[in-house]
Amino acid sequence: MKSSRQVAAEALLRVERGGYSQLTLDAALTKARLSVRDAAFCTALFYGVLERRLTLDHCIAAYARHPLSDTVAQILRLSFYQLLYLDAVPRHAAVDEGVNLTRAMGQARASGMVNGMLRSFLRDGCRLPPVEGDATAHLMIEYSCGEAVVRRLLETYGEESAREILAASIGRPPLYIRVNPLKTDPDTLLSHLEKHGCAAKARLLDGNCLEMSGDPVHTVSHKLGYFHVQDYCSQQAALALEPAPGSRVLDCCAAPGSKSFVLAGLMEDRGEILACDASAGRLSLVEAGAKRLGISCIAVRAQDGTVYEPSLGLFDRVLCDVPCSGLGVLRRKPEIKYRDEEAFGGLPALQYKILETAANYLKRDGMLVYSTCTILPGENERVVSRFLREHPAFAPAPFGEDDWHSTHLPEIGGGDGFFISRIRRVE
Ligand SMILES: C[S@@+](CC[C@H](N)C(=O)[O-])C[C@H]1O[C@@H](n2cnc3c(N)ncnc32)[C@H](O)[C@@H]1O
Repeated sequence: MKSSRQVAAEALLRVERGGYSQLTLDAALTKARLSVRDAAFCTALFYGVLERRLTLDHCIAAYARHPLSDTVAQILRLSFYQLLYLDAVPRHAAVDEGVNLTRAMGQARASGMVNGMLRSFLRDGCRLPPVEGDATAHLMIEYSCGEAVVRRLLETYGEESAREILAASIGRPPLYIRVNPLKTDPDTLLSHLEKHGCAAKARLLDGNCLEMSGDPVHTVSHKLGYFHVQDYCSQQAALALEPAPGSRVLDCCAAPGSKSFVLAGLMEDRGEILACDASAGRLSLVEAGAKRLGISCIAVRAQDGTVYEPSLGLFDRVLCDVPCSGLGVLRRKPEIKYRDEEAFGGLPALQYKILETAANYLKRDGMLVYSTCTILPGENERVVSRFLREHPAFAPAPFGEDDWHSTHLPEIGGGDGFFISRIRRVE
């Protein structure tokens, strides 16, 4: 049986080759059949190394005398991570386990070098080697974030706020769930969780949003469809659409379906939600989620949001939760921190096209929400403002006393970074 360190190292190598962090780790844990404790340690190592990769590489570079293979580099990241950040792992154990892992992963010839590097770092007091360069270089190493993302944050928010945003990208985010009103309510759910051995503590944030501790996901309550996991701000984006029971709703970029599920709850499962996505494969997640939650008003359709399909008809509500750079969710998807300029370049044009296409489906007086999980104005305000300028049949739709759009910056101990805007068809 593989050790938790080896499962983490192999999963990290797969992410390096382009895998999504969460999917890769889930698959690795399912295959490895680790104990609950080992799986938790493996998860902590995996996400810890992902979110500290540049910082770790900065340390490794200061101690490496020779080029490193991908596997050895990954083993060193895991070992330096334990030495720098995991107080619960005794330092000598981190060194010895690093050497054992080098052998277990078929790199026995490098084990002397790994041993030497780790022991030198230990002798030097496990301190971060000095960083040279400007503010960008310092932020990159301090918060382990790629140059493209750091530069964009600095340009948009200045150094102080960029630092706060980057600080929120480190560490595990709070766990929020949405209680399924079609099956239960927050009090009943909490007593159900307790009865079935999950000592979850919860804080009620609004009607059906709970911030949880414990592990409610691997429980019978989850299996029975009493809730789904979804960030607080993501729930707010769905709530902003304000559908009524019986509404006809289009969700243009729906997978994996969390906002459609919130909408179905608000609609008491009456009316129709057409959940579309360009990725047919990801739509199976919407179907599986709706089935588990006992929702029958959601139908799925593989549909490119940039292509208008008049046979779909008109809708009372349209949700455009478009693909984006994801800078509001760096702590959930740490691999985004290391993307380069190319990954961001084409997004505003795609987002604009999806919004413009989606607006064709809106009835007069109908409402459209445009949302993203990024905090860059180029993908947010500028896309919607341009749309309003070029389409006089649409107008901003304020949230009560508040503005018609808002950007929530990611918070330590709070919700993800999110942009939510709302417009109405007036002609
Ligand atoms: C931010 S995610 C949507 C999250 C979803 N609304 C939820 O709350 O669970 C963006 C989605 O857009 C989809 N997508 C990307 N390009 C698209 C396109 N041209 N048309 C429609 N969907 C697209 C992606 O497959 C992805 O599922």
